[in-house]
Amino acid sequence: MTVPVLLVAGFLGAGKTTFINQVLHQPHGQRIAAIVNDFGQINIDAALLENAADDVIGLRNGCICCAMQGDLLRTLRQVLDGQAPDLIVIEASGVADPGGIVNALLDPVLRQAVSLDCVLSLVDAEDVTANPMRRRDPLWQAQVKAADMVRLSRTDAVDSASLDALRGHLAELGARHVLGDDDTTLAAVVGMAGRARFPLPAAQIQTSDRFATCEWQSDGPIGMHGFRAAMNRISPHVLRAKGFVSFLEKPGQPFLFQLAGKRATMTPQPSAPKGCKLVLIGEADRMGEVDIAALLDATGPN
Ligand SMILES: Nc1nc2c(ncn2[C@@H]2O[C@H](COP(=O)(O)OP(=O)(O)OP(=O)(O)O)[C@@H](O)[C@H]2O)c(=O)[nH]1
Repeated sequence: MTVPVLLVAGFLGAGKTTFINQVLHQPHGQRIAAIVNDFGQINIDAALLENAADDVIGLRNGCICCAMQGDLLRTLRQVLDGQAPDLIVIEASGVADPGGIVNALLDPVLRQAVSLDCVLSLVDAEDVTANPMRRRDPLWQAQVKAADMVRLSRTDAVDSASLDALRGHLAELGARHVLGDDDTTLAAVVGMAGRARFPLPAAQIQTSDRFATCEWQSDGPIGMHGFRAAMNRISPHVLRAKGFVSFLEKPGQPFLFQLAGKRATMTPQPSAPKGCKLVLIGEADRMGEVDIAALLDATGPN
């Protein structure tokens, strides 16, 4: 028996971790291991999934579609060495071309133990509607084309005509099954279990020079007003930011900060580590236009 693998892909901030969390919280009765790849040095996603899966392994500081294929294979072997799970969920980083991961999973030895059953790509309906350029992005297109299923996120922020147009565009790119964001059943996603996949076309998108990350940490809390001001300056230059923040004004109440597209959210996260840990990801040239670290360093008390 081979262990089925669900590969979850999609652009930066498209909703991969959110979706995996929803799936893991379904009453599925399965032993599920999650392998989570974050592009930066700090793996926020692994921390967010920690309590939901039986085994969560973070792969950080590189992308498993290219530079870290070897690490992925080693990690899979490690997962299989213990009590084999019923399902392995791999969360690709937002800059990953799923084609590279699929090719890695075709490793002749590994294929005897795991079978890639489904590539699910998340598409942020709000982002793609607000940024028509996204549809022309070869990386975004590769993420859609590689998918057995596409799942839309943030459909509530988009009118029905735009949603229809997006679905039409996805169909033109060859997306066969497009789920809305109301369907989160594990069965719908892994219903393809046991289906052998064929290699994707070898062409892979090289993203290593295109994107950059900035990691910023502080041992103690920062000023809320200063943080808001810094993020207002920084946000036009990044595609994604996430992490844990603590504020002088809210002692003992850490937050999870998320910036994806135009939306920034702050939610209480009692289990967050002390101080602040932030990861910011963006197009390398746009990010270079601001001194992100200096702006965040200046987030002193009001
Ligand atoms: N309103 C709304 N928010 C969503 C939805 N899906 C995700 N989000 C929010 O969007 C932000 C990014 O979601 P994640 O699940 O972390 O996205 P991701 O694809 O894992 O991000 P990266 O791994 O950093 O590329 C978070 O603040 C989520 O709460 C959705 O369907 N609706």
